[in-house]
Amino acid sequence: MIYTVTLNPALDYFMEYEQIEIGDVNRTSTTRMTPGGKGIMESRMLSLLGTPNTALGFIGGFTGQAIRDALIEQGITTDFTQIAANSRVNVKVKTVSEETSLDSAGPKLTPEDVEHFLQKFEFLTEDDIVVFAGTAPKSLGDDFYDRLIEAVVARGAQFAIDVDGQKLLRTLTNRPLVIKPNREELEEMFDVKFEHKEDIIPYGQKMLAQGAKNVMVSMAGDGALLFAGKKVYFAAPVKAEIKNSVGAGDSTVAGFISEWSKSKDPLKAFKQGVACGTAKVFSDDMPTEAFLEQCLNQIEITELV
Ligand SMILES: Nc1ncnc2c1ncn2[C@@H]1O[C@H](COP(=O)(O)OP(=O)(O)OP(=O)(O)O)[C@@H](O)[C@H]1O
Ligand SMILES: O=P(O)(O)OC[C@@]1(O)O[C@H](CO)[C@@H](O)[C@@H]1O
Repeated sequence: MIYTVTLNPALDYFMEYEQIEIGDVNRTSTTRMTPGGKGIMESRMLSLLGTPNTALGFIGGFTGQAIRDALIEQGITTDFTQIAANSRVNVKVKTVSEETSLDSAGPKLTPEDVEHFLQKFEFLTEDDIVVFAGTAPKSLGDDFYDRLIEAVVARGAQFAIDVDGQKLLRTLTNRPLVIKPNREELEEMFDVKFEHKEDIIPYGQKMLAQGAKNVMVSMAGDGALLFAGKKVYFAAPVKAEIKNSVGAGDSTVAGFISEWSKSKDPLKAFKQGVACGTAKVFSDDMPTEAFLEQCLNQIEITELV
């Protein structure tokens, strides 16, 4: 089974404006609420691809109920840990020229919440893949992912992880199946500036050497890189009108995991990942299956090394 973990789920509230005047009253033209949080976005994409998966995480209050209801309506299997506090609402503001996220910190979790959640990890087996993504609520502390990874590794299961900074680098010795930092996250992690995609190559290779089995580096409108074995591949970006880039990275990870779980072929998995990220940014919410297929046919991959 594939499990996605969202420690801090969100009800994403999308608001569209022609433009925003800070300090003034702005009236929206369109609003939409969708279940979010990085692992949940991955579950939504995995389900769209027909890949069975279960969404784990902490969920609570009326916002948590709305997230759960929406996921059930979309046919997504969930096994959330119920908490008393409300799940957060993240506001996503889109104008004709920009997308802005106003994300909140999320609820405070109790030791009992954590204990209930950790019980889910006792039943993992070697056949399972756990996908960790997104920020953790502050009350979980800085090392919560380390604890979860320890539990996954102890049971012989595999994991993928999409978090930023030193938290990501710390996981590498535990051999994640795939990691997907974006270009800016990499710059911050290694305190460098990349001018060309080729500048990224030594850093991707370094993360492989440190233990990652596969590394994808997403570069938004400039495409993506895959580091697998001794090879480095580049997926060229597809050009079209951006509709909603929230969850593009999550969709990329989900596409990779979905295909990898079937074929164990990192290059095919990368292509599917890039197709999912691409289809996501050119759709208001999740893409249709037909559009996903169309995007898959448009992805061109070249070998850089
Ligand atoms: N403007 C764009 N044009 C074409 N493709 C895009 C664009 N933005 C994103 N993508 C596709 O989505 C993938 C992931 O995007 P990005 O690098 O922005 O990930 P991310 O920073 O993790 O995103 P997020 O945090 O919003 O989920 C890219 O590698 C690319 O395939
Ligand atoms: O605070 P996190 O967990 O890093 O990010 C949360 C979030 O911005 O990421 C998703 C898109 O990637 C959204 O659905 C959600 O609102």
